[in-house]
Amino acid sequence: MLDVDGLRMRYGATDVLHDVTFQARQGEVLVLLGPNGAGKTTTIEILEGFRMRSDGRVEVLGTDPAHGDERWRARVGVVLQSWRDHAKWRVRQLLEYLGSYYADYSTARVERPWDADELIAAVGLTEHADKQIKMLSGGQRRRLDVAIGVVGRPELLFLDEPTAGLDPQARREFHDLVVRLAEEGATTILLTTHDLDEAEKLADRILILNGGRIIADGTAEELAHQIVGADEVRWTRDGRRFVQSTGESTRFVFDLFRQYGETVTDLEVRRASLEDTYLALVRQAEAAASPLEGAAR
Ligand SMILES: Nc1ncnc2c1ncn2[C@@H]1O[C@H](COP(=O)(O)OP(=O)(O)OP(=O)(O)O)[C@@H](O)[C@H]1O
Repeated sequence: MLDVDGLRMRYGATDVLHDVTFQARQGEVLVLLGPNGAGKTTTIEILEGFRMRSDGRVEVLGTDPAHGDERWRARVGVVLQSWRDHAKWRVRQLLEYLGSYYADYSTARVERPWDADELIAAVGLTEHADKQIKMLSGGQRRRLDVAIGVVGRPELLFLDEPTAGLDPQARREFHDLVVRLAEEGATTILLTTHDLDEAEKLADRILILNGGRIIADGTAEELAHQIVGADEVRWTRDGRRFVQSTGESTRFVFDLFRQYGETVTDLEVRRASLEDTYLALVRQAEAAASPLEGAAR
């Protein structure tokens, strides 16, 4: 669905993407993480065909996005930051209008567009279906942005910080929608977020971009294995409290019991959270890029 190889982007004399390489398979949810300015939006905009890359090979649904035609675009969903220029349109009216463009691209496998009322319900806007967009709150507008992104039932969906500004309930509903879209296997999703709980919940695979380079690519567990001593095991033996950091907590606990048997009590295993892993990997990459600063931290 996505094949990116050696992608580079330069603004003037500054390289903001260096040799970015990754792929996505059908139905996968890929979450792109990274500090502010890492290059996430730039990457997504290149894949969407909104920005011309400086170098590298990019295929989105088998097509170079720089040369994507209408048929290609109909298969790709994009959630932009906000549709502020449709202030007077009403929610259902806008979705029906935008949806009508996709009708010609309906196939035996994918019926397009998504029925407006069904979609409005899926994003939790039923009560607001007849409201003008300018009357929606920030979070309601964000829900509409998501609806606009999926109205054509895209095979591939790009979401740039889709849950920024959503309340916890809307966030949960959005997560359910993502899972539903991906579960049917019909939609492959690439999304960026700064919310690591969200990433952990949704991602089949996580990519971490730092300073324009992919520094990690794998499941949350695979990423945790890349950092030494990611898990923490605590236990008591003979009235003494012990703490040990390990990358292999299951193995460690097994050996502990084999050695000390029932004298081991109060066992706790704290697995590295995605936040621990993310921060360690970014710190490690930054220390490698700038050894003195890394050592000073
Ligand atoms: N049009 C542009 N001209 C010059 N530099 C740009 C332009 N757009 C982005 N940049 C620079 O490219 C780098 C990557 O920006 P990008 O918006 O892709 O980061 P990001 O990872 O999406 O950040 P954030 O998490 O803050 O949204 C930044 O250093 C930014 O200043």
